[in-house]
Amino acid sequence: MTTRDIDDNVRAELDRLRESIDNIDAAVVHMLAERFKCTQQVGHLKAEHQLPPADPAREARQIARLRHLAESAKLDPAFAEKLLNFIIAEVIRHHEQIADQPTPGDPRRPGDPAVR
Ligand SMILES: C=C(O[C@@H]1C=C(C(=O)O)C=C[C@H]1O)C(=O)O
Repeated sequence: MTTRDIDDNVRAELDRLRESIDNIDAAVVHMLAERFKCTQQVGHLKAEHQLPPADPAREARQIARLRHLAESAKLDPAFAEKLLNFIIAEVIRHHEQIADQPTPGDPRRPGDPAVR
């Protein structure tokens, strides 16, 4: 086996692994997009019913569950927790934005007939 052959083998292995990494990254993006579609609906439901954007008790349950899943999957539970917290922080930001948006009939909407 020549050095050239080894390089070709390494290149082929690297390409094969990167192909899988690209597929996984695409799946992550699609899964996150679906998750955000659901959380946007939760945000609208909360805004309609004057519920707070964040639910710390629910978050604590999710983090405990995810840490457990991460351990079983041999993924660092601290990393899993950080990732979930990062995603949840973005969701809460969206919920705050939704709650701040005036809706028809909302007295905060200037010029709305409901205000007169
Ligand atoms: C989506 C919700 O709103 C917030 C976001 C969460 C999430 O992204 O999983 C969990 C709890 C809430 O702080 C919810 O209450 O279910």
